[in-house]
Parts: sequence; structure tokens; C-alpha cells
Amino acid sequence: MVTDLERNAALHAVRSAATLCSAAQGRLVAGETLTKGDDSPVTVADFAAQAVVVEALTDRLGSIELVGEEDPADLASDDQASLRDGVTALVSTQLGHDVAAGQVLDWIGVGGSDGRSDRYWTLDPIDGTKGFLRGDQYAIALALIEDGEVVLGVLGCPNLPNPDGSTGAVFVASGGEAVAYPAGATDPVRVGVAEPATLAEARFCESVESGHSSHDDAAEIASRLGIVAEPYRIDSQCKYAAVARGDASIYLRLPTRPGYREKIWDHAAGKFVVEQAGGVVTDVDGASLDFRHGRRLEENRGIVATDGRFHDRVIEVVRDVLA
Ligand SMILES: Nc1ncnc2c1ncn2[C@@H]1O[C@H](COP(=O)(O)O)[C@@H](OP(=O)(O)O)[C@H]1O
Ligand SMILES: [Mg+2]
Ligand SMILES: [Mg+2]
Ligand SMILES: [Mg+2]
Repeated sequence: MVTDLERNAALHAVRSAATLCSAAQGRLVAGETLTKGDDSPVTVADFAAQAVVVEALTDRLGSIELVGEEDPADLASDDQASLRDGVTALVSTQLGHDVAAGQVLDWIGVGGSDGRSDRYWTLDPIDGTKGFLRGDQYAIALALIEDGEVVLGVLGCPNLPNPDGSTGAVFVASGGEAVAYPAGATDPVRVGVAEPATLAEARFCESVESGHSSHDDAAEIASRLGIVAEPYRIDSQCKYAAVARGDASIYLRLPTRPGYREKIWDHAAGKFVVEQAGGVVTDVDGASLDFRHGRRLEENRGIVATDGRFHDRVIEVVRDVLA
């Protein structure tokens, strides 16, 4: 069960983080990016967005349990002082008043939950950091998980092109429906998956980064399915938004190495947007995503999201190609 208070708080939180990220993208300077222990990039905006989401949620909901991607420990050392200052400045600007660095680190640290309780939030403050740094697509992804099931997903996609020519939308999935708030619109529009008549008419999307999803395997799968359209390569959970509103029919995320486990914040919000829009999301073996194992999807491998109609056929071919 999700309350209106929770839904509104989540929508407000994601919008606030999206405003912060939009302002920061393209203005990052040397020293505002860090390479984390797993060799992935993180920027001042990733940390600041996590802080403002926590501020927005806790201000409206009181204390929360949150599995957030970013860890304040990455900002703790003495040589990270300028990075900390950059994060604090972004948060202060977004909130409209000066905030102490210690407060900002405390907000970020709220995301340290292990994700093993009955009810928790999960946040990717910037999903697609590599896309963000390239000036391309990224998403702010926030979800609420209850008894291992996603019950609310909010996906902010500040750079996503809309059919009406505007740019940017926030997607909200809850209570049996998915809606989008395109930039500038106050009223939400209902979102639903595409239903191409044949697989040959379908389009699939995948990561821009071939290190995140195997482009070669995807090309082989598409060819066996008779898909002729070029892949729609787009960073972040914007891929889920694309399937949810019918820009594409299939999202393939194919393991690039054995042993990699997907992070829950990379999928919880997006997969629920697709499901509430009428689609189906599983791993590459056709199994449901299992959010009961902490910070990673320990029991799943890769992702296949579709409009639903061809899901079984797609899984069959995915399994053949990956075997
Ligand atoms: N080897 C790998 N396989 C799959 N996903 C990976 C990966 N290495 C990193 N990632 C994840 O890929 C996400 C971006 O996905 P995409 O390629 O769809 O834009 C990253 O999220 P962040 O950008 O939040 O760190 C990161 O968590
Ligand atoms: Mg990251
Ligand atoms: Mg991510
Ligand atoms: Mg991220």
C-alpha cells in the first residue's frame, strides 16, 4: 500500500533532484568527478541529488529506510574537500538556503540500508552517470519496495525527448497505472506499451555502453527474432520509460561477464513503470526480479523488458543465444 503522501513526496523529491541535475549537467569542471572502487564514475551531482531526495522524503514522511547508490564515505577523506564543497553548494542552491556539509553527508548516509527489511525505498540519484557526463540521457530513479515487491516507482528523465517536441518527463507507477508528467505539464498523461503486430516491426533498446550490456549478443538475438530496426541506444532507466510509452517494444540488458549482479536501484523504479504500463519484465532466464536479497539482484541475471506480447518468444531466443 502506498499513501498519497508517499507518492507526492516521491514525486516532489525526484523533481527536485532533476532540477539540480539539469542545472549541474554541462557545468561540471575538473575535480567534480571521482572514480569509485568499482571503476565507475560518480559526480558532485550524484551525491547532491541523493541528499536532496533524502531531504525531501524525510521532511514529508519522517524517518525512512533507504537503499541509495551513493555512500558518504566516498567523500570523507581530506583530499575530497573540494568535492564535498561542490556537493554542499549544489544542495544549498537547490534548497534555497545554506546547508552545512555535515548535514549533507548525513542525508546521503541515510541511503546505507542493507535492503533486507519488509519495506524500504531504493534510489539511484543519477542512473546513467556516463550518459550524464557525455551530455546525454540519465534518470533519477526512486522506488518503494514492500515485501519484496515494488509498489511505487518514480522515474525522472530530464533529457528525454517527448512526442510533442518538449524535453523531459517524470514517470510515476503505482496503484495499477503508469503516468507521465511531461515537462511543463501539470496534468499527467496515461502511459501504455506499444503493441506492434509483428516482431519484425518491433524496436529494441539497449545501453550505449557495451560494457553494461552485450551489443553483440543483442544483435544476434534481434536478427533471430527478425527485428530489422536499428537498436535504440539510450543510457539509463530511460530505456524502461521508452518501453513503457511505446518508443520501443523490447529492452535487452545482456550480461557482459559472469558474476555481475544487477543493483536494485538500477531497476526497481523502471521495471515497475513498464509493468504498470502493461509490459512484462524478467531476467534473461524469464524469472521475476527478486528484491528480497539486499542491495543486489543476487538471484537474477540481466534483464528483458517487453510490451508483454512477445515476451515468451524473446526469452526463448535470449536463452538460446546466451547458452
Ligand atoms: N558490467 C555491468 N553490467 C551491467 N550494468 C553495469 C555494469 N557496470 C555498471 N553497471 C551499471 O550500469 C548502470 C548504467 O546503465 P546504462 O548502461 O543502462 O545506462 C550504472 O548505473 P549508474 O550510472 O547509476 O552508476 C551501473 O550501476
Ligand atoms: Mg554509479
Ligand atoms: Mg544506476
Ligand atoms: Mg547512479
